[in-house]
Amino acid sequence: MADSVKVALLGCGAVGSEVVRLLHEQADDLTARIGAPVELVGIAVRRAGRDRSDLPVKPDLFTTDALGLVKRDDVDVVIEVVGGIEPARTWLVEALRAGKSVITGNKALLAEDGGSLHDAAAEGGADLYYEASVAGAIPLLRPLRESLHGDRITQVTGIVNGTTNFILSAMDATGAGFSEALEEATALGYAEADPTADVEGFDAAAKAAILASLAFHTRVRAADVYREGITEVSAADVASAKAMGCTIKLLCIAGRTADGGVSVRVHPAMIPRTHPLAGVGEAFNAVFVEAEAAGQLMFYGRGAGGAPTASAVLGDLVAVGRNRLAGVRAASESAYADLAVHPMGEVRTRYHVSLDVADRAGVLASVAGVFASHDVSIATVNQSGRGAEASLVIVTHSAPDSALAATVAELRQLDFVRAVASVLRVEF
Ligand SMILES: NC(=O)C1=CN([C@@H]2O[C@H](COP(=O)(O)OP(=O)(O)OC[C@H]3O[C@@H](n4cnc5c(N)ncnc54)[C@H](O)[C@@H]3O)[C@@H](O)[C@H]2O)C=CC1
Ligand SMILES: N[C@@H](CC=O)C(=O)O
Ligand code: NA
Repeated sequence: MADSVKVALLGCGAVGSEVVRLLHEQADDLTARIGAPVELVGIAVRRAGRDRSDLPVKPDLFTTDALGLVKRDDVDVVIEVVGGIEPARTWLVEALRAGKSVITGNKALLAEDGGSLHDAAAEGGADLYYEASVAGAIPLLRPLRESLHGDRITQVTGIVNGTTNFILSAMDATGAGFSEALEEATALGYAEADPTADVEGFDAAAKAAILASLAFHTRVRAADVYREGITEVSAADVASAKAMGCTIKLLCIAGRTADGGVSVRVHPAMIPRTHPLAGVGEAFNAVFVEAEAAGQLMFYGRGAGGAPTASAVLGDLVAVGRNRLAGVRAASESAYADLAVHPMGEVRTRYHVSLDVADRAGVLASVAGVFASHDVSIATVNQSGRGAEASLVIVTHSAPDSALAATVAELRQLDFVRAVASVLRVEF
């Protein structure tokens, strides 16, 4: 039997504690699968002295000096499940340059500056694996970076944030309030340390950047991704979606454009209840990948939570451990295509626009005229009266996002438009 694979674990929260538990419970199988035992040589935590007696490890493994642990000569592999940009980037660049393989679930860092990590991995001849960073337990990045490398991916669409899916599902199913559902998602270990990252769409945008980078062989960063969260989605929007036979989901949509570029976006959208993504409830994730030869593939499973995410980390550990024993490393980053990422204004989609207007003659015609002046074609209009006021719900045909934005800006200026109650994109 070969020498053990020595692992440093950075972070022991929702995911890290499950990594520790699984390493202990599955020690024999991991040894057989890798061909050498895995030895946990240190665990970096933020606070010393906390009672961690429930974890199956000796207390002397814990340290508050993560950088010191990463630099130790006896460390082969670093697992980072702390999150955030710094100091995680410093630790991981240090490890990779020194030839230590890295496994991370840190999508924020990968989407902000994955280039530095890939460069450091190439410099140090080390592996960089991050299956946990997108869609938790679902094997998605390995299929994109290996299985589908012989094909041409055209589109990646899906639900990649468990917390917001949990909240939207609860709002749709039980009429639960936003804050109450967020509290529950946090208690279940789904939410980020700062749940703003989830509800404002930053987490999904980071994942969209990682997916697009792999799918299109192009470095796509979080800043390239159009992002809207779910904080503006109201109970009225959910009811309006229901009335149309739809539900609201936070979608990630990355696709090739007609001129050879790509567009990458994250925003809430109404989707028909008959679409497979509509049935994805709770903290589950689902991603469709469309490739020219393969056709449509669907990946579904637990996208958040300590144990599911730890499963992805351990899968990466087996791959990294095997590579080390064989003296090889995984293929390096593939970013040769370097495609242009287009702004949201150029993306075409359909819209659901809800207006509160004065209920008087000529209002409907004037509203329709504003849409027409921006070349946004109306598919349906529904009006319901409320005394002197009325609610107008307009669904458009496909139009560029910039045209819809200009339409809404003009509508807001009209004296008979009391409020633009909501603007939601409609997909599928
Ligand atoms: N919870 C989930 O469902 C998933 C989480 N992830 C990612 O995994 C990472 C960890 O997530 P969670 O475990 O949920 O977060 P968490 O907040 O439960 O755990 C992070 C731990 O890191 C510790 N920490 C903070 N600064 C530290 C430092 N300087 N040195 C050592 N430890 C430090 C914190 O005290 C905390 O215990 C994040 O990057 C997150 O985005 C990825 C997929 C799913
Ligand atoms: N906060 C994230 C955790 C997994 O990536 C989510 O809710 O999906
Ligand atoms: Na995954």
